[in-house]
Amino acid sequence: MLQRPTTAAARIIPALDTPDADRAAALAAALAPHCGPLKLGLELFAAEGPAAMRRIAPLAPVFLDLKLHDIPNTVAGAVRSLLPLRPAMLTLHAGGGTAMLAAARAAAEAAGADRPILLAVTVLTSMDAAALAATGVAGDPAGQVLRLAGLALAAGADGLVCSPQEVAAIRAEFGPAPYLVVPGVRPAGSAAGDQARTATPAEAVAAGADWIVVGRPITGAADPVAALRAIAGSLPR
Ligand SMILES: O=C(O)c1cc(=O)[nH]c(=O)n1[C@@H]1O[C@H](COP(=O)(O)O)[C@@H](O)[C@H]1O
Repeated sequence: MLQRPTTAAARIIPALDTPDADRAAALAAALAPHCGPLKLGLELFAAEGPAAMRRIAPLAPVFLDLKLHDIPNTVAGAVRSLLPLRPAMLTLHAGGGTAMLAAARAAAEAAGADRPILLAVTVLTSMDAAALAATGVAGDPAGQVLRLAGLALAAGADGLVCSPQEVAAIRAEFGPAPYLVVPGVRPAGSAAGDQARTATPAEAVAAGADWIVVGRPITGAADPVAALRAIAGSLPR
């Protein structure tokens, strides 16, 4: 399994969110010497599928973010189908429940010591309290994040995807062991876009994030490598 990062640069996971495999590959080649894993998500996978993974994988460990969420049998089958691509990290929705997460873990074990880190997505960083309440979950998002975190870790997830605003509370409740991968980070002055629960990259790391996921602040910059290096320079050592 992938080890925790040991440098500031290695904490940053750029999200290659584009439907264009050539653009993704060019970004990946430019960014890989200055960052940690690269994230291949739904937009690129829907457009280019496993072929995109095969182009990116030689450059850096790949965080394959497909947010699996289905009945246990189907999720286990999807994990088995993805293992030959050798992702370093895979996402599942914690809301799929204990049986789904346990089935994913059992399927991933087939890859032995090389298996991907299984990350359970708690409450999407695009949701505020009102959006969460509209789904029937009342109260602060942090409460639901902690509930889903406990369920997911008990069911066999290795770590969690959460917003920077819940990192400290997760560390306080679950300690140093879970891998924490944190999107919804925004350098000071950059547009939030559709992200609702944000903080700066430095705040996320200071609170206990292992990795931060950064998309548009890097990919939308005139000079993505410079944007990436500026974020790395802002992180606590
Ligand atoms: O699983 C994720 O990576 C994820 C979970 C979540 O709750 N919020 C979230 O933004 N993400 C991903 O993190 C990336 C954030 O991109 P930017 O908002 O452009 O920085 C996107 O690729 C999202 O798919």
